[in-house]
Amino acid sequence: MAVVSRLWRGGAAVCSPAMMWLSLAMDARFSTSLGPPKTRDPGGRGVHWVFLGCPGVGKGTYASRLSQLLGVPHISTGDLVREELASSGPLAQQLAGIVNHGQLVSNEIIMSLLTKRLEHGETKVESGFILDGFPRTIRQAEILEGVTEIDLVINLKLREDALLAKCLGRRICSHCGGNYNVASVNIKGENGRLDFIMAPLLPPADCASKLITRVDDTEEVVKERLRIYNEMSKPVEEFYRARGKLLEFDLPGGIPESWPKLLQALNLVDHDDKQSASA
Ligand SMILES: Nc1ncnc2c1ncn2[C@@H]1O[C@H](COP(=O)(O)OP(=O)(O)O)[C@@H](O)[C@H]1O
Repeated sequence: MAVVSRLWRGGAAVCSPAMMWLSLAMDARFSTSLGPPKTRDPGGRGVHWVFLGCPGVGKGTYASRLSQLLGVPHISTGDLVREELASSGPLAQQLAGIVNHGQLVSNEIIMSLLTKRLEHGETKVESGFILDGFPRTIRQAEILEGVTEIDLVINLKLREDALLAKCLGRRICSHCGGNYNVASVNIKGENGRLDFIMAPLLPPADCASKLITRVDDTEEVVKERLRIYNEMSKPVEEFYRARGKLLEFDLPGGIPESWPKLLQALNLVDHDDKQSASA
């Protein structure tokens, strides 16, 4: 209870069972040095990983792939916000005014959505998580640190000129929720030669006619989100770097080039091979 009350210094105490679960059920064994990350400890607890990175970098894509590989839930606060927006719940209108302008939602709202999601996971006896989109401010990182131990923070990085193109090319299938990208990024260097290539991630025929674009993926709003990332979220990188938990990963291109390299960086190549063999 003490840990949970610490979540909201100066605000209403959150005494959610999910937060209690989060703080108590987690076995806080971790290493401050960045050796090969453990994917499951002897007690059977799944990883506690966090993805950081600018809008459009691909946090959702890689977090979702790793969550399938490791059998832990991928929890995206952006998705939680969008689900709430799509509902006719009491928060929807308030959220639309914030999200559609690229601003950050208040800690109170984000923590309440996250708590609800964790409570749901509790009923399914989930173990571990890969967080994407949280924490996004130093305050959120402190809140998270107060309730559970994070093993590893993967900071995905992509050149700034590719980020805008990736956000503008992002599409979602309104039927199955699949994420695609129609942008073909070909950036030339000063000598006129191609410097960086990222192929589009095109949808299968079934999804092609059902694609929608996120309302906050317009040029104006993406630029504002990038500005806010640099101001509010970039300091979170230092927060984890200082704790020896930050793994910097420069994306070398699209999924075919980046995924194997990410697995290598995470020491998960064997894991992927075993899963492919048993599939
Ligand atoms: N941890 C958070 N704190 C505050 N607002 C958040 C958080 N996570 C998501 N949001 C809101 O949801 C929006 C979409 O989030 P996300 O899908 O993670 O976007 P991005 O592509 O910018 O990483 C954000 O612009 C913000 O308004």
